[in-house]
Amino acid sequence: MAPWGYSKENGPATWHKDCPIANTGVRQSPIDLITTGQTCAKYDSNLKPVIVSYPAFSEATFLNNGHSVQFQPSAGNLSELSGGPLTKKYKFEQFHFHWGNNDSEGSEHRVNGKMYPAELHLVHWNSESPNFSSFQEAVGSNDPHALCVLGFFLKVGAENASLKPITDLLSKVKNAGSSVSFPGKFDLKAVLPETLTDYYTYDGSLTTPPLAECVKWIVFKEPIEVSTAQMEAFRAVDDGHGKPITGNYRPPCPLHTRTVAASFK
Ligand SMILES: COc1ccc2c(ccc[n+]2C(=O)c2ccc(S(N)(=O)=O)cc2)c1
Ligand SMILES: [Zn+2]
Repeated sequence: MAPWGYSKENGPATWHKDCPIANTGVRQSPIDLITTGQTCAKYDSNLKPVIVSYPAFSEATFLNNGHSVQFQPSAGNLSELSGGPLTKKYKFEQFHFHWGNNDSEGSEHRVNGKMYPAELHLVHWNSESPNFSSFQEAVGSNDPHALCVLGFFLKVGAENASLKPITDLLSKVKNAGSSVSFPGKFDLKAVLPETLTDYYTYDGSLTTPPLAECVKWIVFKEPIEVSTAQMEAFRAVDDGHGKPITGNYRPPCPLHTRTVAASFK
């Protein structure tokens, strides 16, 4: 199997060859979040705020896997997610980013066709299911809500001091396949907006192969600000073929019969 990626030869338009669900799936991600008109997100007053319990991580690996950079704490981490549209408690697995070559592209989800320069994904798995007891088992479980991914748009503005420990580390994982153990503690909670009340939520999939249709997506309305320098740091990370990763986002997929709910008017 030719390793998948984001170039013309191995990018999203070719993924169906090894991953037929790319074209046959009816709940693929990402999507364009439309806020007005027929198929727009519907306000649901029952949607509660999302609750995260993210004690500062003390042990984690920061990895460049050739298609993104990923922060993964050791298995013992106790970070949890609940609330919002969820009926179960989810365990934190990892976070990673998607970005573009310039500030007008890079996010995976879009809002009325608008792309942000990047998108942060916080990946969790349902830790209360009787059918699986690890992240990898969850991905392979066919459970429609085995995973929950929180998506946050990044926009260019002031430097983000909470994300600085991460963006400062990007030069240390410039080469694909390289990883470093994260020095000291990382406070993920400090990166997020205070209130996790305003979000879109829908049933979708992983946005990279295996494109498993097992994700409850929660995409927050309020973007996180990062500086131009912090954005540039992402664009210097290599893809393993001697080129920088200058666009690791999948284009939007058809909604089919899905509806998108919004927790805000
Ligand atoms: C063969 O089994 C797997 C399982 C999962 C894999 C994966 C390869 C890459 C990413 N993953 C992921 O876990 C993964 C992929 C995409 C996302 S995303 N961008 O948040 O939808 C999150 C997590 C392979
Ligand atoms: Zn992602």
